[in-house]
Amino acid sequence: MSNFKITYFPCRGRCTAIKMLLSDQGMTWEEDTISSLSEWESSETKKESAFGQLPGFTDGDFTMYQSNAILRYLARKFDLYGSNDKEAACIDMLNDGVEDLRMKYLNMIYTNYEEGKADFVKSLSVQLNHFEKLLFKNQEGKVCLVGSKVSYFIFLICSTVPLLHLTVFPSRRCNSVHLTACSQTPLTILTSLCH
Ligand SMILES: CCCCC[C@H](O)/C=C/[C@H]1[C@@H](SC[C@H](NC(=O)CC[C@H](N)C(=O)O)C(=O)NCC(=O)O)CC(=O)[C@@H]1C/C=C\CCCC(=O)O
Repeated sequence: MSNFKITYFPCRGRCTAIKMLLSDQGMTWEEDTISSLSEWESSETKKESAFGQLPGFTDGDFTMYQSNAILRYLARKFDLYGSNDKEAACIDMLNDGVEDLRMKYLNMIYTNYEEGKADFVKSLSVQLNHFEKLLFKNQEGKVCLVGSKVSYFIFLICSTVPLLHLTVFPSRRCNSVHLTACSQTPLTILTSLCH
């Protein structure tokens, strides 16, 4: 029985990796969903949040914000942060790479969707190829992206790539990144790539 709570909007956005990680660890959580922007703007939740944004995450009497910090908090808690400082640093490096890509994507969808989409799509294979190259540097992709243990990063990449893909190619399924080489990846995550 856990005391986790996720406070967020009714979209995938920045919470899917957190939910995948918890689910993979067999955890349950409560969801507090803010269903409209008007509700959000006038809410106590916004006033109380650290930076006036969501997601928020509660573990018992501890509440925190910033999706990547939440992922790292859970990674430490569930031993999903590599086997040593260097692996942890590489996992963070990959996380920051996804963050850069996510910001490019958000900038495109919110400020320049019609005109920016073609260039974004063109650059996407190059961007994803960086991750694929890093994956294959690690024992030719036969294990995980970093080291030999599943890390929090796998939940991030598996939740971000379908989001990018579905937005850019709404009618297609996601198959653009080679992640099947992560033999230890839980089936639930790989399955999620196909939906
Ligand atoms: C019905 C209301 C829906 C509101 C949706 C919301 O406007 C959009 C959310 C996108 C944001 S996350 C929410 C945002 N928080 C942050 O940007 C936190 C950044 C922080 N560094 C971190 O936690 O990592 C927020 O609180 N906005 C409100 C405010 O007042 O500022 C970024 C996304 O990824 C969200 C949506 C993107 C794509 C949606 C794709 C469709 C889907 O998945 O359903």
